[in-house]
Amino acid sequence: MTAVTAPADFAGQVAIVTGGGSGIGRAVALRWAVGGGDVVVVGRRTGSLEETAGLAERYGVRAEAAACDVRDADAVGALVDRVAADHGRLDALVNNAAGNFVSAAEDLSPGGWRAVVDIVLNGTFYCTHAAGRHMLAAGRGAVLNVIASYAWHGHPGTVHSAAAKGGVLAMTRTLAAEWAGRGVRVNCLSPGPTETEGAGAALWPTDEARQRVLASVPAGRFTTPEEVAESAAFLLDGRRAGYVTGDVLTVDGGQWLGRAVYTDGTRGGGA
Ligand SMILES: CCCCCCC/C=C/C(=O)SCCNC(=O)CCNC(=O)[C@H](O)C(C)(C)COP(=O)(O)OP(=O)(O)OC[C@H]1O[C@@H](n2cnc3c(N)ncnc32)[C@H](O)[C@@H]1OP(=O)(O)O
Ligand SMILES: NC(=O)C1=CN([C@@H]2O[C@H](COP(=O)(O)OP(=O)(O)OC[C@H]3O[C@@H](n4cnc5c(N)ncnc54)[C@H](OP(=O)(O)O)[C@@H]3O)[C@@H](O)[C@H]2O)C=CC1
Repeated sequence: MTAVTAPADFAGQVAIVTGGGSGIGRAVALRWAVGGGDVVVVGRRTGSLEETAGLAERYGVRAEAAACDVRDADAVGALVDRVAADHGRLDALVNNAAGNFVSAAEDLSPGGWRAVVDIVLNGTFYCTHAAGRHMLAAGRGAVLNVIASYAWHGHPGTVHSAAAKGGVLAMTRTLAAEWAGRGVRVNCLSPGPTETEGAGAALWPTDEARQRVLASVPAGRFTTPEEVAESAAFLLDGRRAGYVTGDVLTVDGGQWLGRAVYTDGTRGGGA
């Protein structure tokens, strides 16, 4: 893992990171801990959550692994209330948990649609609803929703995920406006192809698929969870991004803009 040094952006604050046991969620949780904040990582697999919590504790913060399926609204509500009571505050929520796989829309079963929409869209609402109440009561807080650019441009083969992420984007803008006057910011982070086990297995399981994804990125490379986490830290930090709400920070090496057609992408003009 890349070593990160940073000012103490989050000292004395508390964050909940869903899907914090792996990939981008783990990197965001660790970046929060590097900044001095206590963190609770949420997911279904206890082992990977405990591993993240153990790594976070090395930065001298309090870290907890909390097993919870974000599709269970009651369990989410109880967990969030308990964390806020234990710590006496809740400053940030990162809705990062997701499920995904590639399927032609006509082959997707209702159960497959439901699994992804329940995790991504409903899970994000349950967590935000529960955490938002504490943040609104305190008059401060930041919610960060991890989406993908197909939330606004769509993408064949991922209708469940694109529809769910599109819903999360609409939720973000709605709640940003609803809560802006009460001290709670709500933003989105939209990573491009990021080297994680979950995404690799779900979206580029073969070398050929991986090369095709890579070919779609003008920057010519995948990104890392740590690079994505730096942008998350910016949006979560009220001192640096306190006036940013309802927006999307895209961290995708230009992927959604598309590859150059008239040039080779490395020069300004010519073919
Ligand atoms: C082109 C590049 C684009 C880059 C941008 C990418 C943007 C987004 C990236 C990501 O989101 S990466 C994150 C990936 N990580 C994960 O997916 C990890 C978590 N995943 C899971 O837990 C599972 O994959 C899950 C299926 C989403 C949920 O697991 P759960 O245990 O709840 O479900 P199951 O009981 O296994 O299945 C439910 C339902 O779904 C159907 N299904 C499952 N897998 C597939 C598949 N590969 N293809 C088709 N259908 C699938 C399964 O059959 C069940 O349906 P029914 O049988 O009940 O109808
Ligand atoms: N990697 C990429 O290229 C991109 C990723 N993204 C987004 O970034 C985020 C992180 O993805 P990434 O790190 O790659 O993927 P991972 O598969 O590593 O992370 C997904 C996490 O979500 C958790 N999770 C899944 N379902 C549930 C559930 N029902 N309840 C609680 N937790 C759950 C998983 O933990 P567990 O299985 O233990 O529950 C896992 O830790 C996602 O929102 C994804 O859509 C967006 C664009 C590109």
